Amino acid sequence: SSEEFWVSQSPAHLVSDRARFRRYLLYDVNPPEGFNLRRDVYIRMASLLKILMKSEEWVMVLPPWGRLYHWQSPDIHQVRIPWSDFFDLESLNKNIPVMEYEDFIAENGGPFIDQIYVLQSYAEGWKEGPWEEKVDERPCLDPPLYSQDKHEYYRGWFWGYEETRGLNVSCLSVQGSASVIAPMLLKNTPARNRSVMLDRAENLLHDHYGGKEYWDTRRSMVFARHLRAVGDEFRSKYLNSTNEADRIPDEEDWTKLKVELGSSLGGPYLAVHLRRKDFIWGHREDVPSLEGAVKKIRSLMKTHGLDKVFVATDAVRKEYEELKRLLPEMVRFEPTWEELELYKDGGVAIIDQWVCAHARFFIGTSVSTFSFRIHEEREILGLDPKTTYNRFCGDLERACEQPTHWKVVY
Ligand SMILES: C[C@@H]1O[C@H](OP(=O)(O)OP(=O)(O)OC[C@H]2O[C@@H](n3cnc4c(=O)[nH]c(N)nc43)[C@H](O)[C@@H]2O)[C@@H](O)[C@H](O)[C@@H]1O
Repeated sequence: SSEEFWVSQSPAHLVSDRARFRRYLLYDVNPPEGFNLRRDVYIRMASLLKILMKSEEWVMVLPPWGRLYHWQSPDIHQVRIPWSDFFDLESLNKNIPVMEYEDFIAENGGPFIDQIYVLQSYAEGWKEGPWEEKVDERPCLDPPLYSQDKHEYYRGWFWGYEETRGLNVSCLSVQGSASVIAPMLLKNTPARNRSVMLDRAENLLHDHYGGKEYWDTRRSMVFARHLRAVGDEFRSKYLNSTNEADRIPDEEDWTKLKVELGSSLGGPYLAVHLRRKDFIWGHREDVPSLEGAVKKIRSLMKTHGLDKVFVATDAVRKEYEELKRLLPEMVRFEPTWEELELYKDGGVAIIDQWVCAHARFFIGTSVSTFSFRIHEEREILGLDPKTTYNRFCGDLERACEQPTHWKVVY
């Protein structure tokens, strides 16, 4: 278990005190944010936790998944989803100590969170002058997210756990990276505030985007084994793709996986992430029409001598049918109802990402974090960057800048 792992890493005389008094860091993110942006916020929180752990014993309580705007499949249960449905907890635990929310309730002796900080920007914004990292307790700017019940405990969304309560809520104006808040959390006595929750955690920025610590946490976010297995089976069945033939390393332990860029080949197919829905409603000029996208797909297949194309998309049915008409040979992961109920929208999206990550060539959608996470996965797997950092251009987009190459730092 995570506890055993961390205990085994610490000198014996420290284990007793530090482990006994370990504090809990909880967080949540603004509701409209999607799954892959939330993965990014986890990385920021992990870096905060690492700072806190230099002084005290802390554990990250993983915010259950649910009620995400993009998860629109009807009739399936999509709240209070534990992280283990999507990620491999053992892998996460090799980076920082983490626990599921329900384990927190059990260990904490009840669904009470001592202190909730709602993070917000400064009312006055960022004035001219040098950038300054700061945090201050301030009156809450937005309508309150928490309201008191008759016992003066605070009720709120709490990931769909209706019985959870906060004992104290206050607002913090923040400007800066996740570490800016560490001194404040350490100043609170553990006896009083053993569990601390940061809500609207996306208001804290990365301490060092793209640095070693970023990548350690990113690499530890290994997808759950059952989802990887479904993706691998799909690759072999429909795309003639296996790790052995594609020269992709089989290593499960991220701490041992270090591949030279370009040494992996990838499966004999083109993979596409075509983000639609809210990306086209805004009529953004960096998103192509379906015709534009298919033209690009055909040209890439020809250039790279690939006769198979895997498509990941959130297109609505009507658009999807149009796409299929324009590109009849396309391959897509289409879950049965039972599979959807089992993996949920989040799991199906992960399977899509997994298959995209293993392709010989990938092209994604401009500024979609769904595509960015595929870039990172491919980087970790050691595929040639030329085959990764590509995106569709809008039909009328003139300067179509391609995504930045973020190199893994080990
Ligand atoms: C405009 C912004 O867009 C941001 O989205 P963006 O970065 O693409 O990426 P995400 O944050 O992941 O949100 C998009 C969600 O849409 C679904 N989705 C998108 N593409 C696919 C796909 O190819 N296959 C499957 N199965 N599902 C897909 C999936 O649930 C995914 O988490 C949001 O996070 C922000 O909150 C905001 O809405």
